[in-house]
Amino acid sequence: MGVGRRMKKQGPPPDLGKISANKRNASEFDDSKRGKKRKASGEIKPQAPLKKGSNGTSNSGLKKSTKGSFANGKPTQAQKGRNLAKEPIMSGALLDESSDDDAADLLGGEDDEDEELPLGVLDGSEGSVDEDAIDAQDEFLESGSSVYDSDPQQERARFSEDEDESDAEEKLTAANIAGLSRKLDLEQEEDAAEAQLELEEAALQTNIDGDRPKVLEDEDEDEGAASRLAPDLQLLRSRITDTIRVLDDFSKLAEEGRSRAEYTAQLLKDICLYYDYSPYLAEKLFNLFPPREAFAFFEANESARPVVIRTNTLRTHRRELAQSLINRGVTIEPVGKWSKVGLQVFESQVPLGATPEYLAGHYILQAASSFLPVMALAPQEQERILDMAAAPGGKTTHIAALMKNTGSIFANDSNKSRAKGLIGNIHRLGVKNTIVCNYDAKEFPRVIGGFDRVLLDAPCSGTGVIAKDPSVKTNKMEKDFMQLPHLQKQLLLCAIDSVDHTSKTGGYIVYSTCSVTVEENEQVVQYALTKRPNVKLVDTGLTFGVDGFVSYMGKQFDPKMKMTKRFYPQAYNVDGFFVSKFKKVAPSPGAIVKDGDSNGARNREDVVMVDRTPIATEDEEEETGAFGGFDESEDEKYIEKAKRNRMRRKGINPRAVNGKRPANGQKKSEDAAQSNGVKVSKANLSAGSAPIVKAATTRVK
Ligand SMILES: C[S@@+](CC[C@H](N)C(=O)[O-])C[C@H]1O[C@@H](n2cnc3c(N)ncnc32)[C@H](O)[C@@H]1O
Repeated sequence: MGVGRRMKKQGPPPDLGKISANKRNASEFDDSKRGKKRKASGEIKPQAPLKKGSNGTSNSGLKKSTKGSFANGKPTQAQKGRNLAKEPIMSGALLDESSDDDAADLLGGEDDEDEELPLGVLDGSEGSVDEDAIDAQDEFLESGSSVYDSDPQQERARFSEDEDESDAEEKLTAANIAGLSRKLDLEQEEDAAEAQLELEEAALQTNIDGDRPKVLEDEDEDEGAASRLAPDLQLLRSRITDTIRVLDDFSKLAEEGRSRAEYTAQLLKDICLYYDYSPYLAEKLFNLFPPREAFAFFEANESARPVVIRTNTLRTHRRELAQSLINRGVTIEPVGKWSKVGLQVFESQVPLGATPEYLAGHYILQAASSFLPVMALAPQEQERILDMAAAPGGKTTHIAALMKNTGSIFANDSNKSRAKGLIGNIHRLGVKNTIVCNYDAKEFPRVIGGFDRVLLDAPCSGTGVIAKDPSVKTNKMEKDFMQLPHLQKQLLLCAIDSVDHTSKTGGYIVYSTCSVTVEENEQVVQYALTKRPNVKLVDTGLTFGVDGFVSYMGKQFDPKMKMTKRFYPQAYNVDGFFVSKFKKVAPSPGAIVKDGDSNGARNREDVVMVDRTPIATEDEEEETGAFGGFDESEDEKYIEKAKRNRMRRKGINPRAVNGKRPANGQKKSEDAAQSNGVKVSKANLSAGSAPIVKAATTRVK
């Protein structure tokens, strides 16, 4: 069982005053002081607080990082799926850094023969629950922590912050937490002893002032010959750390006559080789941080984030859920003070994707960082919300829970098969206020507008979730960082235009991505600010995260860009994420002309979509299998019939028009809405009234 990132708490670092005495201090983690023993050990350890770098681009907020020693082997992909984080680390500790098989076990796969049931490194692909339980675990993570308060009193306090506790409940939780705490204490002691040993070793072979490591090749060295050999990964790693040390203290440690650029080029080359990144992406990501923090970022991408579940408060309370799972042999604790619904799973004797509680919709497996955009959105009861890119619905269902199933949510996704997963999650979690639709989100607000709040959790390159999907390292090309931002910009404008600026309770847009690149984040936000002067950036309300870039590599952004928030795996042990929040203060003039209506659609009868197709009774639904699938040919019949009925109601003879497409955009939207089974009644869109829709009456084609 290892001290890995899965054990490390997520979110803001703990108050230093509360960290127990055996926590390490910053100097203990300095790479430059690491001894040979660690290099040979094959261990991965929690990282240290990193120094803020000097390249002028740092906005890291990095408080702690992994110690980052790797084994003699190459990490992750190069080991054919064998993550270095999964190497055995310590005996007697709580968690084993597990293999992907272990992950599958957590989700309901075959039992692991290993007695020490490890946490899973779970595939984080966001997919359906009912059809494919694995996909439905939309985000799986791993972590570890040595910077971790094991005081049981505190653990109880965390549980009790938002929930009443009875004596019995307290005992249950305390028993779980006490066990966990003992293990963590033990682990911390071992860790501290080891760190001490390391310090002593480091002191022996310390870098004397003026000791300039030789990292750059001499000009006459045969570089070609070296590159033809398989890289010695241990040497590579030690050269990476040496180069970072030089870049940290360039005037003292650089070789005479060598430039910073030469060292940086060498470092990037080594990073590509060691971690298997394309040079293009490695450089893009490297440039986001000072060198030492960039290293921590690349390291953090080699181990999964912690497994986290979100309590579905439509069905249960966190305390009750925790107790049920504890009774099943799951070791869990609240994810951190920043969330009232998250539980971090440390160990499980049962597959988390197949427990009775899971099947009953008491929780969803969801990465901690995915809570953040919804927390920023802060949906209110009775509001109308649009979730523009919603599948598989982790955030939609969270929104529904915060709204206590009141008001209405339009959950849209352009990918039909992913939308199936969304429907599955909506059903399992007991969401009743949501309409699922299947449009290209660029169609909004023509489809429907006038929302109190819109969430755009945009399709992105996934550079924040490389730990989950290492293929990003090599498959994201320059063109992706042009095409994706282009789409994101279009979608964000549509999101803005879909909001009712006169909303009494809202008028907000949240734009988020699980990418850390500036192109997909600050640049998209800046574009929206320029094109839509009727919005302004507002505080996300999130209590942690690093401020967005106000300037980056010569580009200047709106000073309010610092209100946007970045989340990094190396800083908070969460997936890389970006969250921004806008308030719409005036209508979108251009959009009104262009789209017919983009604001306050609730008050404009002439633009609403009307579907008078009788809403099927539950029996009828059963007969027609209204929720059963996506049978195109079957749907076609109903769509055609509905079209004819609609025309007749308007006094048009359907045979006369005989399939001619209506000319105006509104009509087109109406048809589109209807063909996708979205049921929205006219009354639903009148001021203040909530649509009378049932999830069970909606259908995604
Ligand atoms: C980051 S995922 C959304 C995750 C989701 N918000 C959740 O929490 O479960 C992005 C989604 O955008 C969808 N998407 C991509 N392009 C789209 C478009 N033009 N319109 C609507 N959805 C789109 C993808 O199918 C994908 O499901």
